[in-house]
Amino acid sequence: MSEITLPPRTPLREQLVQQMGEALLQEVMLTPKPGLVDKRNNGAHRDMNLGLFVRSIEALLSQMPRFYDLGFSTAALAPVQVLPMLRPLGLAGEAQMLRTTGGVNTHKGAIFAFGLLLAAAGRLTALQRPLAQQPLCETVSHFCRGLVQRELGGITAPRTAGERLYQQHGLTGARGEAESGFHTVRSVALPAWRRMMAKTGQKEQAQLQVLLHLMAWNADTNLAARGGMAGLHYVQQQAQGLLWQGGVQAPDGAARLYALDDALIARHLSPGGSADLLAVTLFLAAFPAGEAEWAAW
Ligand SMILES: CC(C)(COP(=O)(O)OP(=O)(O)OC[C@H]1O[C@@H](n2cnc3c(N)ncnc32)[C@H](O[C@H]2O[C@H](COP(=O)(O)OP(=O)(O)OP(=O)(O)O)[C@@H](O)[C@H]2O)[C@@H]1O)[C@@H](O)C(=O)NCCC(=O)NCCS
Ligand SMILES: Nc1ncnc2[nH]cnc12
Repeated sequence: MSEITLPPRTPLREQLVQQMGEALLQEVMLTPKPGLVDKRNNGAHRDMNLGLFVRSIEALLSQMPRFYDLGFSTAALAPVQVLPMLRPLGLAGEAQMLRTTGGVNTHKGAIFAFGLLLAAAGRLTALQRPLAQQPLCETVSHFCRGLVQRELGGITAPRTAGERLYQQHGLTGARGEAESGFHTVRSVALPAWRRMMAKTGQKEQAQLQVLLHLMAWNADTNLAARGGMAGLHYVQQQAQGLLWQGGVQAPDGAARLYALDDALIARHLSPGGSADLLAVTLFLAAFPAGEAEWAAW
């Protein structure tokens, strides 16, 4: 049996898991989020509410340390060798989620994204590299190199929405975002967060503005699964229009967000993927940017 170096039960690992939990909780509590579960309503969902999301987040916390541990103990392996080892942990996390929610998919995408990020944090810590946005995202990209082509390229009988939407429209969904090193988060969401926080320092305002930016530019497979490409484009155009007119800071910004919430609910549209990326943005925002050539990367 080859010796593997298990990480010490450091406060860092617990702190990272807690940071993830806080990001997921801030996401679901943020209100009003068009089409999504929040304190105002259940969005475009008949099978979800705020309490279910909170219970799902609490259940996930017990699952996530093992992603960090695996990233730490496999730091000597090539990154592409790590993803197949993460898969069973991800599936176990999904099973725990489904047990907790009675079979409702609250966080499948979030488990995938945060499992990768925690494994990246474990790997960087084992390699004694600093935890920052750029190396975390770059490591996730290295874990997922070739993932889209490998898992979606040869699909003949799609089993999930993501697989079907790739086959029909070339949408790469959560896999594409991860393989790109969270490009939408790095190029759209984090800059919007930094601009709003520098301008107002108002966290909830900044979170709402980030969500609008994600809804405007993220190719969210949840929207396409629920409303086809017309549904995805409708949400993107509405969000772009809101941003163009000043976003959450416009005099009638709040009223427009409530109206967009009602419009998406009426159309059964829910940008769940953008909600996940909002949580990823809030998690990454707690770290320094990283190497200077960050934007070039
Ligand atoms: C790798 C997988 C997770 C990919 O799963 P799938 O084949 O389904 O592919 P996607 O549709 O691309 O992604 C699944 C979820 O990811 C979120 N998502 C969607 N678009 C994006 C995007 N552009 N960027 C990032 N993330 C994205 C989204 O998750 C959230 O929404 C779900 C809740 O919304 P809802 O509409 O209710 O969803 P449903 O219940 O499905 O619809 P209804 O029935 O209600 O109508 C919730 O999951 C949120 O998190 C997408 O749903 C998977 O194949 C996989 O391999 N899993 C195993 C784990 C693993 O491999 N882990 C290893 C690394 S840790
Ligand atoms: N607040 C939320 N509502 C619906 N789906 C989601 N997926 C992730 N967060 C969500």
